[in-house]
Amino acid sequence: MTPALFLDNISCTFISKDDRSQRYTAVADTSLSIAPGEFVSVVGPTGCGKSTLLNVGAGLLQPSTGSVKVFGEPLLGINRRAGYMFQAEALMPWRSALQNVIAGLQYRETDESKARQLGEEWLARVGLQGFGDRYPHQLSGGMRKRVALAQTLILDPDIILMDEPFSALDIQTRQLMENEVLELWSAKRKAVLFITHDLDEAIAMSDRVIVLSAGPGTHPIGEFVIDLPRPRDVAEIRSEPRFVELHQQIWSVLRDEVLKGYQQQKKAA
Ligand SMILES: Nc1ncnc2c1ncn2[C@@H]1O[C@H](COP(=O)(O)OP(=O)(O)OP(=O)(O)O)[C@@H](O)[C@H]1O
Repeated sequence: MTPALFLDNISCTFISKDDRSQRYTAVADTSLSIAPGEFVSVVGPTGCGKSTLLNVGAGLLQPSTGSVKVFGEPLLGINRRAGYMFQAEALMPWRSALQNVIAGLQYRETDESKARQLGEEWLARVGLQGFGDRYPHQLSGGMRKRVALAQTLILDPDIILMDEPFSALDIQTRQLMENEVLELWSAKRKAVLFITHDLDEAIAMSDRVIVLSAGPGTHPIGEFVIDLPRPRDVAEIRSEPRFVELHQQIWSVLRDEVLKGYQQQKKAA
């Protein structure tokens, strides 16, 4: 089957802003393939290059070497078949929740009343019926994430790219959101690339977990199929024996890299 997203032998080298003779290879010789409908998480130590890979998949960053294919077509420029959700707040503070949700439709010049109707439907789907008139500062962190989720999914992207979308949330809200994402995903089965440093979250949500090495020259060092049954409740599944077993297996690969990453950050500080 043609992958929804295929990163083919990617390397990313950055030139230091302060000293242009200095180069840093964040990602080296990395290939990553996500099938249509597959939920893939990438885990790795802090600063290893997870976001760099996601940005390459989004077409926001051109790799130094290697290529990207989207449903078999070479990616040139922005990946128009992908929707993104990032760690940072991406809502426009001057727009109401509804106006935020439909922003992408407006850029696509969708008829205004159709856009509003779809926006209301999506607000209801993410549990925010009746909150369309509120502005981002009048919503809780979890609610703002729901608006961002609706804003991404309303465009019905074939690929969803998520970069630690829930890391700023408290654990209960986070688990609720994770379950909501799984529910929405299972209804539509889009390809998902999910970046996280939280191994529990990665296992609970995914079909496959890819472990990256510490940088420089980050590359995959392990790949695990998550054969847990669906539908899943992310809180409950953590106590399943198979979950615990998978966690041990993946952690045994990830642990040393996390320690290396931590040492490097200490040196850099
Ligand atoms: N535009 C850039 N210019 C120079 N260096 C960069 C650039 N983007 C990323 N880097 C470096 O590449 C490395 C990987 O960064 P990246 O943000 O991809 O890591 P990450 O795994 O997502 O980090 P975290 O877990 O902290 O979110 C880091 O050392 C970072 O400083």
